[in-house]
Amino acid sequence: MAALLRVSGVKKPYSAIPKRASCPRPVWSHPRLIFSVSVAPVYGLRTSLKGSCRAPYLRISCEAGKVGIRHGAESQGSEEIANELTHVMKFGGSSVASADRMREVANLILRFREERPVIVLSAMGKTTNKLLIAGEKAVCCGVSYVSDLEELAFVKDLHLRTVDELGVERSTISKHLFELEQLLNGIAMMKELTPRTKDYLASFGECMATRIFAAYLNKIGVKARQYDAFDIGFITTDEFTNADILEATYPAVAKRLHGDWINDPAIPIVTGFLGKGWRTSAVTTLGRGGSDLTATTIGKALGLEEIQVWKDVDGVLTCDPNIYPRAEPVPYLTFDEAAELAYFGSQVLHPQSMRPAREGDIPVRVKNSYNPKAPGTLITRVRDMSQAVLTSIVLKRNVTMLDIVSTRMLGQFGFLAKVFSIFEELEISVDVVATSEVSISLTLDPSKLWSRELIQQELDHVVEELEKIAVVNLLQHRSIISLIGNVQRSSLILEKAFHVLRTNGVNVQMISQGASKVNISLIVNDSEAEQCVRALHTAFFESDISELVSGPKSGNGSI
Ligand SMILES: Nc1ncnc2c1ncn2[C@@H]1O[C@H](COP(=O)(O)OP(=O)(O)O)[C@@H](O)[C@H]1O
Ligand SMILES: N[C@@H](CC(=O)OP(=O)(O)O)C(=O)O
Repeated sequence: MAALLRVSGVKKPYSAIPKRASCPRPVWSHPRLIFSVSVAPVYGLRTSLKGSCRAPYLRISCEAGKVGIRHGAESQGSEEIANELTHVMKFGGSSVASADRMREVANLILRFREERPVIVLSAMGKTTNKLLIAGEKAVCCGVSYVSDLEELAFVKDLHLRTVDELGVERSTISKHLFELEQLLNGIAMMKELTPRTKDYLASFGECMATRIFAAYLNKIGVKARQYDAFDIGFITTDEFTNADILEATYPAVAKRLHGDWINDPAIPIVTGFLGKGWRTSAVTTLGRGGSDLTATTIGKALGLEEIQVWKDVDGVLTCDPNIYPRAEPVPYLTFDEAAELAYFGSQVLHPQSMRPAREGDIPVRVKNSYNPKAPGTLITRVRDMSQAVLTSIVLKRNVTMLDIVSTRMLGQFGFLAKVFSIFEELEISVDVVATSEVSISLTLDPSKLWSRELIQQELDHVVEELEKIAVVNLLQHRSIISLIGNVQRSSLILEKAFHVLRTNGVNVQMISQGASKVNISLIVNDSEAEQCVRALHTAFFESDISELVSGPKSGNGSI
């Protein structure tokens, strides 16, 4: 009999748990939702409730543990629970940009030792950018000039200086530095840099950072083990430079990390950003900023208690601090708000990173590695929105807008379908849409693959196709200002936003309120956008809007 008990969502009474049951095979489903009472040797599950705590999925273990303890298995069961991995901590490039920063991060990890974290690291500082620029330059510089490339020198110098300063053997990374130069020589020889090669090239950053860091932890007596994500089950699509994580990743990663941890506990240090294409078996990358996605994927795979994403800012802020330095941390967000914010261009989180966290219902905490005391931002499935108005303002620049007015199909059905089928055929993704019976206004993602600009030729082609059924007006250099917040208060948000924009003499060219109920998008000219964001920020976050909100004082709410 397969004995499964859903322990999250609807809590079943303890009596509902079968006292003895057998399970024909290891249980794999959503790690936190299913609790196996019985044998699954491959994951190290025990045969009965007594001590049935060694599942790779910690949240189950905790729930199971409560049961186990009540069953009288205190000593063994509870101890095993206490020894599981419970957190994932991701440190971005800014957090590990130098030897000093690596020391700081090591200290931080030691403070979280009780949580037995899995660590995900990005490449040091700006290494990824430097590697990609070196690749571009190698295409045309000729083999004999590769060793003179300043970006290669920068990467070599940064990593060698870091190992020296940390007192780690140079041999930790010497093979990688040698292969990196070989690869650039190959690019120079072929005069070609394919997306596949780009991903392989970029992977050197994460591979070296994790090796250095793991070696340093071991040197200071903290047992750590380095992992390349592409070797431990991160299976992705073969869409180089923007690969997507495939389902098979979750059980594979859980099995490997958990198995190693159980056999020989050592803090896992995993490369962010990287995967392995399922058809090609080549190294892939998850799109820029993809280490956030690595972290949330591990969180879901292991059913961890918390995913921490450590950055160089005090959490998700009310707007991009580069646009407006007075931006403030947002204490609470929902997964939906965070996903919308990331998708609409906020650099702080990878656009896909909320998906695994939401699916696993695992809280994500965004923290500042330069200021660990700051509370950061807690992202959860739901939060109290009763007092929330606006959460954050996001700007996406350099957007192309299309105004499409039906000609022949005036008043006929199928117009929208026809328009969108053209975009589908041309594989162009659309961001914001506003429609009437005979016209559509929409914006096109400026970097539909994050890495690639929509080139003019492509745009001409879209217009040419659309002109077969409509009059098309192509408007470039536009920006999307996304107002992320409580769209239950959309009238208040719009009233205030339009007042601000009118006062600043700005004409909104398109407006869209998504069904997701967390986002209102306004399209304005690029040249006016930053000024708008600053003015909106002042109006919503630096002045008292409580008199406009019914009930007690407005704010970001709580969870
Ligand atoms: N709304 C926002 N909240 C916080 N940071 C933002 C926001 N919009 C843009 N940023 C930028 O994102 C940066 C953090 O993201 P990122 O550089 O990817 O961090 P890391 O490399 O540490 O993972 C911040 O330094 C900040 O400049
Ligand atoms: N190093 C990769 C992946 C990444 O996530 O970086 P960061 O965490 O520093 O944004 C990049 O620069 O895109």
